[in-house]
Amino acid sequence: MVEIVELTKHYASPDGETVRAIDGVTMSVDAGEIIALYGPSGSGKTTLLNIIAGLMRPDGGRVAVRGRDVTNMRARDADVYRLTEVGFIQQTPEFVAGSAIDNAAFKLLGRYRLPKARAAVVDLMGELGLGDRLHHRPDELSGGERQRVMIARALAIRPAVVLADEPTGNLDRRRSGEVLALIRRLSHDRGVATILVTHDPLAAEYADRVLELVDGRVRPFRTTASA
Ligand SMILES: Nc1ncnc2c1ncn2[C@@H]1O[C@H](COP(=O)(O)OP(=O)(O)OP(=O)(O)O)[C@@H](O)[C@H]1O
Repeated sequence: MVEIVELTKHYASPDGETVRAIDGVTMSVDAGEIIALYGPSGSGKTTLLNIIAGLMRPDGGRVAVRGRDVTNMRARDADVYRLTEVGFIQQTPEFVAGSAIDNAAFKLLGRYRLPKARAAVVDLMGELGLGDRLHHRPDELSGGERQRVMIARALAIRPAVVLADEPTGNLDRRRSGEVLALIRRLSHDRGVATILVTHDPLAAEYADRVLELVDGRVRPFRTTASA
């Protein structure tokens, strides 16, 4: 589903040095697979997600999603790609004015009018345990519920890929486990390739594979406990 081949992205730092943020990353994520990607601060995780999202062009290599290279698109095609193929789950949800269901349906407004977009997310919100929260405003929801609204928004478009950036960063351990379990189940059920960038040790328990980004390269994650 997602094929990343020999990807590189270098930055020029203010002191004239070259920062090899991404330095030859090759990896793939299958449909229905969930990958946890660890890496210290500054290891290039955000850069990698931005390139997969078509928000930034790499210096070399390619990323194919459903067989199509997404690193070289025109701006308009990149916008459509993000609207139709990429689900985003961030640490801090970003809401638009309206209720939980309006927010879950938001990306579907590119395809449907509001009533149809709302109708299309009702079952999904039920699966996410939000069936009795459809008409609450986001500020009337708990942190875990807010994050589940963002999961609904990400998955409602039936994306090829979900990019989750610290989705449990603001949640306690129990809520984190609930959110990770939901991302896992829905990604599997819907055949979505999910990349979960995180510092949360709990994420490894819910991932099919655990990788780490070190010095701009991806390798299997080795815990200190097993070293
Ligand atoms: N626009 C830029 N210009 C120069 N250097 C940059 C730029 N953006 C990022 N970098 C550098 O590239 C490296 C990777 O940054 P990136 O934001 O991808 O890391 P990260 O793993 O997401 O970090 P964090 O976990 O702290 O968010 C860092 O050394 C950063 O300082």
